[in-house]
Amino acid sequence: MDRRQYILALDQGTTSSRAIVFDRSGKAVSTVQKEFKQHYPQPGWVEHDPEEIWESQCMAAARAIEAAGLGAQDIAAIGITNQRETVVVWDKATGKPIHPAIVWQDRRTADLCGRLKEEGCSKVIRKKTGLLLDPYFSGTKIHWILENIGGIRERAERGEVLFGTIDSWLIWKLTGGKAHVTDVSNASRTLLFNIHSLEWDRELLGLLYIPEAMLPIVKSSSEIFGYTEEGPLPHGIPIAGVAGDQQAALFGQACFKKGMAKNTYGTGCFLLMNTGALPIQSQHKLLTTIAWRIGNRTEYALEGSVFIGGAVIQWLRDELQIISSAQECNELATTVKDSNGLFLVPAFTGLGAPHWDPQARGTAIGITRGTNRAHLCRAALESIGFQVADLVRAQMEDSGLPLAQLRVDGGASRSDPLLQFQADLLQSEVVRPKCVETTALGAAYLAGLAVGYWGDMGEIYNNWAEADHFQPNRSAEEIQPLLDSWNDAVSRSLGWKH
Ligand SMILES: Nc1ncnc2c1ncn2[C@@H]1O[C@H](COP(=O)(O)OP(=O)(O)O)[C@@H](O)[C@H]1O
Ligand SMILES: O=P(O)(O)OC[C@H](O)CO
Repeated sequence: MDRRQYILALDQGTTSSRAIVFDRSGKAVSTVQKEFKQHYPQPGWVEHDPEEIWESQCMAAARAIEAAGLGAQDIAAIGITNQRETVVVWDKATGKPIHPAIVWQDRRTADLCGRLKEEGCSKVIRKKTGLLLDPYFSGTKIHWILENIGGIRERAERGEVLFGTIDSWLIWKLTGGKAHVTDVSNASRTLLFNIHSLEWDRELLGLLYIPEAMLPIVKSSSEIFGYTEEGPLPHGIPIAGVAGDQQAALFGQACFKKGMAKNTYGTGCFLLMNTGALPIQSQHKLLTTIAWRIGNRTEYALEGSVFIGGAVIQWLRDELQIISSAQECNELATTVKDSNGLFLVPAFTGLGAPHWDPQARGTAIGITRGTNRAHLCRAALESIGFQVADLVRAQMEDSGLPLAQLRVDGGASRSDPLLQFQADLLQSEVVRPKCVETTALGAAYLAGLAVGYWGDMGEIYNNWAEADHFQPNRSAEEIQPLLDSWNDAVSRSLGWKH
């Protein structure tokens, strides 16, 4: 066993870079977070500066080690987890990005996706990648860069220009340009990776006209990816675990058995269910994705995403200005016994799974003269619960696996009224763990397993501990009319923006 006492997790998210030092019990010893700038150069476009991502991540990492009072000799390994699908393309010789990172939220390739759909490409993409033809994923974003930056395609064909998701970019920088690698979970979000054969797929590369020479080597999620070079971090620390942030959260929640699921209530919501060694094809437009690969075992997950989750609370705060904090929303919501017949569908940017309707728009229905801001707060919280319940139902139908318990994390999982409503809707237990930094913890676990810091997944499973749980306290008969009204409200929001 490695005598070094800590694991450093780098959690590179959409709005901030975080670094957390964990000890063997899975406890966070120090946490440092650094926000960075979002760029919106055109409507529907979202970009990040890859150098700013790198610098913010380095600063967070160095400070987290310092805050824990540690040195390089104390860190057994580094785990990396990241916002997924976001595309960085850089020059191999200089290490400089040749374009800002195109973020997963960016919709600039909607027309290209539409054309590919018309050409009948959806089926092969779904079969090989488990994904849908949507601008969300990396492939069409890489294509856009190759088409729009002069001379880049030829250079990419010669391997002089490299592509990576954020994990690859950070590893490239941390290893001083020695490793151009990614893990299977990140690769599975690109539209280019065959999730069955675990290889970049020549047919898909052909469809999107992307040269293989620019792609990283794909590794498992828990093995040595490279060693740090002297720089912002000291020389020689192994980078030993990598996973996309939602898969890492599934791992950090110790959802290791088939049928176990977690939901992250952040800006959006991401529900992932472990389906074991079986990649299940969804009948409800959920995504089939690689959860992780450890040794020679690949595990898969069914994933559903909601675009507006906790963000609906931000909207009440920042746009409507009817609350001054998220906590106030919870307080107001508990002053009323229900939403008084008000249903809010927060389809502000369209609806994700299971609808995937970019034309859907927000709807509030059931407003009467008696509707007040407490009802609106309650309806907003409930809208998060309803959307997640839709995903859970789809997941259960696709997998044939009942949900015994939902493990939760993310900012909005702090809301007790939301979690109670969720348990009522699902008619199953909802559990908040002691460590809510599950994303970073998952990456730490993957790295720690690779270097023998943790013996096996059983040890990790036993580390997971519950802080609070919520049992259904309303019957299925009481809940059904609410679900019916919700479905009715959703149907009125679909296809609104013709
Ligand atoms: N006490 C709370 N009750 C309800 N929602 C909350 C609470 N605290 C934070 N949130 C919501 O959580 C979201 C942020 O969660 P976080 O996990 O940090 O998101 P992300 O990783 O997507 O940036 C915000 O949208 C915010 O409205
Ligand atoms: O950075 P987050 O937590 O918003 O997660 C983003 C997801 O990985 C996008 O697929």
